[in-house]
Amino acid sequence: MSAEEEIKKSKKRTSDDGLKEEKKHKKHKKDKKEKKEKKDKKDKKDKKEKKEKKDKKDKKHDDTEETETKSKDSKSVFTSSSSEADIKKFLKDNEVEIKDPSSSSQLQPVLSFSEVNVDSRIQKCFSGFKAPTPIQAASWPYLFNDNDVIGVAETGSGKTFAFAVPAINHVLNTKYNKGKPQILVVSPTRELAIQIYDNYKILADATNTHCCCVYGGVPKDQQRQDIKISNTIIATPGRLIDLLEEGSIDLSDVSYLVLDEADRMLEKGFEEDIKKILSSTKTGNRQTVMFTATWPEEVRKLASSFMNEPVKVTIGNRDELTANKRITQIVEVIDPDVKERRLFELLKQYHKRDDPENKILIFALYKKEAARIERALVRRGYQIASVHGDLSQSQRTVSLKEFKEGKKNIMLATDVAARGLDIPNVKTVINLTFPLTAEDYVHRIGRTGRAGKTGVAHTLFTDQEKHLSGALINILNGANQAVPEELLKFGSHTKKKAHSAYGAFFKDVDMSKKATKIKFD
Ligand SMILES: Nc1ncnc2c1ncn2[C@@H]1O[C@H](COP(=O)(O)OP(=O)(O)OP(=O)(O)O)[C@@H](O)[C@H]1O
Repeated sequence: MSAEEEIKKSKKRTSDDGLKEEKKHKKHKKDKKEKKEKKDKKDKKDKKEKKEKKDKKDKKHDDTEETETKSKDSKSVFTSSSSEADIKKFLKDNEVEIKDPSSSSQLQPVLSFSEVNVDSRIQKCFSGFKAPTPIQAASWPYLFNDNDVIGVAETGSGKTFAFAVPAINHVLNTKYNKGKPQILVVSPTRELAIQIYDNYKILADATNTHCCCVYGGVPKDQQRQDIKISNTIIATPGRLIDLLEEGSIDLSDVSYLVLDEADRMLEKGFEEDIKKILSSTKTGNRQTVMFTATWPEEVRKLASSFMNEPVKVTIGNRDELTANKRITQIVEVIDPDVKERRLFELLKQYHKRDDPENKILIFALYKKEAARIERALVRRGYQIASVHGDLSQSQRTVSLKEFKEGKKNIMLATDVAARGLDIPNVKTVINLTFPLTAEDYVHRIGRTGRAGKTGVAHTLFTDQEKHLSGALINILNGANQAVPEELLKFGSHTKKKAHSAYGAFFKDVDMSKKATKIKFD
């Protein structure tokens, strides 16, 4: 190569290197810029979230101070007329436990309705009851104080009214923008949603506000209309998400949100739906409220991720899975093949044909089993109301109505009816097949013994459910009930079988455990 060529080549190399260098430099600059933009964006978002959280906390703090002073000064929402001694006794007798992560002092419970200074139209709705139930008494001060609250109390203890009264008060005290509801209550089953709606409507009507119920299995048109004028929406997750996705509902003003039967709502099947629903509601300034009778460890972390420093109000020792102590629990260990025959015998024992006040609720596990037993009972001349997934929504609604009204006094159901349903005068619950979890057992039998009444739960237990024997023995012990020898034979030491929703929730049995009394006014 000549010297001239060598110089040309070297120049070209230098120029290529220069270009490469320039390109590299530009790319570096671009990356840097993008990185900076990303960081700025993230910082901005974090700052905004922090500010929203701080505002909410400050607001709560101000309100807390105000309410604490108010209750102490006997001025605003609550006028405390109860003595220190009465309050101490109430807290002790009812085993009230309050855990407030943001304060070491507790807000006083409201022991009588006369202490609740709310709109007179709300007050009128108290007239049917003598005094707030323990969960109402202990949770109201926090709910009226805008705190996030987890309320855990036994079945039939008035949890619906506990969240509904502060909700209506919230409606009256916040601005309503047409088409944008202020309150959202989410429930796991259609029947429960309808029941909450029926109870809530009494408060809504009394205060001239609107509520509607949104659930699947029925046409959407009426629901779309109702949503437009409702302050409160009571909904099951599936239909609610449908309406959200088609743009028929705007939840951006929801500032008081309730998950009823919260542990069920946080189970795997519902978790994604709940996340979607929550992200459509008012961020930063939403009061989130969860009520339940059972609160397994496995859902607690998830719950707190949706809440802001929630105050936990527990009535009775509910860290252990416990049943309502007004229910007499009879457990009979039998061969699976004779279950059906035994059911007919039990019906002869418990059923009073013409007594609408003496209702029996029979639980099967699967809808096919329920349908088969229904046919067998009808063949024997029983008039049965049925609620299970094989029936249309309108059939389910009619059945429940007939049972509630006493037109039929036997109902056969699957676990869709296990939670929350408040049916007067259910004297007996028969578990033809044991449920999948010990929590479901507590909810099922909780359909009796409600609002201070007593009831009987008769359970047929077979070796197919023996992995649940330990959990069941614990529940029986916890409520001072007889534990049959045959059940003990299955072993009081439960196999830690993980459930997809609850995880390994079974506890070892403590045979020495004594039940403590829960008072219901
Ligand atoms: N303060 C009160 N005094 C007496 N009864 C009440 C009071 N508040 C509510 N009740 C009644 O108690 C019954 C049970 O209430 P509710 O259905 O709210 O129970 P729950 O705690 O939600 O039960 P579950 O855990 O099974 O869902 C209802 O009939 C309700 O009208």
